[in-house]
Amino acid sequence: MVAADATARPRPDGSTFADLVAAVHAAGAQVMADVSTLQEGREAAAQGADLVSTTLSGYVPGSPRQAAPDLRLVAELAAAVRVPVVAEGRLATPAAEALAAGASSVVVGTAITAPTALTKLFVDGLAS
Ligand SMILES: CC(=O)N[C@H](C=O)[C@@H](O)[C@H](O)[C@H](O)COP(=O)(O)O
Repeated sequence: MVAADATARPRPDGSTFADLVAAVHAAGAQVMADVSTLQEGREAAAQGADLVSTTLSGYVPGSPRQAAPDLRLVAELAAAVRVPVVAEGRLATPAAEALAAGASSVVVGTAITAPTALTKLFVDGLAS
């Protein structure tokens, strides 16, 4: 599976997300669309994405920075697209809420892979 930026931002080589989907499918793999908005998710699914993920919510222009997972976007996507929705970004607890919001699966990164982030969590906890 190939995860790819499916935001509205222009691509450096001028290609489209649909071009990328066609190339990945031609190679026999699936595409997970990394999106930041409901509209991007809709368009990515319409262009053939096999999964849609909330990966870029909070990280691109027009998508405000957030402290918590974007469960609202998860729910909106789950209601709007027919492909599986992946909850990704800032997941730091067991994923029940994301699954309840409609995610088919979750991606957990920083919370289990970044020792400095884990250490900060404990340090902040001691301070409060
Ligand atoms: C925005 C971006 O480029 N996110 C990247 C996605 O490929 C990764 O750096 C994140 O770690 C991943 O999305 C998981 O998120 P979190 O680390 O918050 O659990």
